[in-house]
Amino acid sequence: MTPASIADYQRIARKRLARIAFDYLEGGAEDGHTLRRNRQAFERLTFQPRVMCDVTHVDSAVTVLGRPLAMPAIVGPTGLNGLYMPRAEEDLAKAAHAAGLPFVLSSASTSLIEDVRRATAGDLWLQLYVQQNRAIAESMVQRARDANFSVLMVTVDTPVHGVRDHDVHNGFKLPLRPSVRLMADLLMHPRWCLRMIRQGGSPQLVNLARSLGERANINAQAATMSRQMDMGLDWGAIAWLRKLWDGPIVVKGILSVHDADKAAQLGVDGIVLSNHGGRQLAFAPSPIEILPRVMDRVGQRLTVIVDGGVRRGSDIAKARALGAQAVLLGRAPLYGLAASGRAGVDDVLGILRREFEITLRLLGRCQAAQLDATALDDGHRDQLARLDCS
Ligand SMILES: Cc1cc2nc3c(=O)[nH]c(=O)nc-3n(C[C@H](O)[C@H](O)[C@H](O)COP(=O)(O)O)c2cc1C
Ligand SMILES: CCCCC(=O)C(=O)O
Repeated sequence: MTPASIADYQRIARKRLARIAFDYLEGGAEDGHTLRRNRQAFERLTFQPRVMCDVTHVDSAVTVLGRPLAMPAIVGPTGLNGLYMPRAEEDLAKAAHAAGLPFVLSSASTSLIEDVRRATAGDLWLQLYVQQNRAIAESMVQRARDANFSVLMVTVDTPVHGVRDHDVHNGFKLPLRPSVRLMADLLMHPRWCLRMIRQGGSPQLVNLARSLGERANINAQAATMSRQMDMGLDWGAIAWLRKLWDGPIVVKGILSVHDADKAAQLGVDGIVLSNHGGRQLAFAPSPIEILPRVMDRVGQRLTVIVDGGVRRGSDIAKARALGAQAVLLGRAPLYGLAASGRAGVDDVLGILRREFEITLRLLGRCQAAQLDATALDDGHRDQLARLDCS
């Protein structure tokens, strides 16, 4: 059967990946409440279409932070992508470029900044985790500048990892360690096992290791990355980052009007409203729920991007109608990657683009840039307020 949707790719990814990898990709914090809430928020919203408009030609392109995007979406940062496919970051970056979208490389990537740049001439952004040893971030930013990355996205919702039971059950750690459970998992997924052997064994956080300058000790560093986050990170870090980086700075992981306002006051260029795909704080709000209030407060001053639960072109239209400039895609491209490598990512991005254009036409809008709250049901604020996440 030809995959027709992101959900189809999710099913294929679930079959093809070893459980340890799929659970890491898919799982949410605690009992999955926030993960579900992200989908429910989109599903609450209904449209208000216009008919008898000439929609012969549609234009899905937008401009975000002065950069052209073929549609209002960005391939977002996800760490440890080498768990799904060898040279995963390079394939994601190439597919994003082919689709006319930027790619955000995670600082927890399994390919080097320099190798990803060599793979594509596309628009690359760097996502930064700030660790206790600030020299690591300084080195990564410098390397990204040298490799002609355009935007710095600092993630601020991860002083510690969220509560992820599945990773505890699976004994998930990098490098992957042999255990009876892992061996059984590998036997059930021989193709995945071969892929890992082909790439030389367990994926590693090579990017981080390069900036640490401790190549001999990559594995130990990868295993301890989460314990090394700078829990003392505060708003003072924005001034420090400004000194390191001339280009646009985006703060990822904002979930309140208060913090959005703070970011605007400090002069950052953009924010990503995000609950980290439901993987960090359990019972966090969904970004879509708070988007209207955030736009009221900072919409004139900042570029606002949202993520969490984007699985359909209609989701992209809803986010844009509520005022977001673009969405970040987290799991969706990874499902394509895990299912069939580069071709799978190309297809996932193609499906989203097609669905987005169909939605535009059915809404009676010719341009993505024309989408605003009039495309949504008049009661959309109530629809979001009534969210029931039982
Ligand atoms: C497997 C996985 C790894 C992630 N790694 C990172 C990361 O390294 N840095 C980061 O800022 N966000 C990371 N995220 C969060 C995503 O950037 C994004 O906020 C989230 O996935 C959006 O939700 P969605 O997956 O429902 O689209 C990760 C998400 C997933 C699913
Ligand atoms: C150490 C890698 C962190 C990746 C991440 O942000 C996530 O799993 O959500």
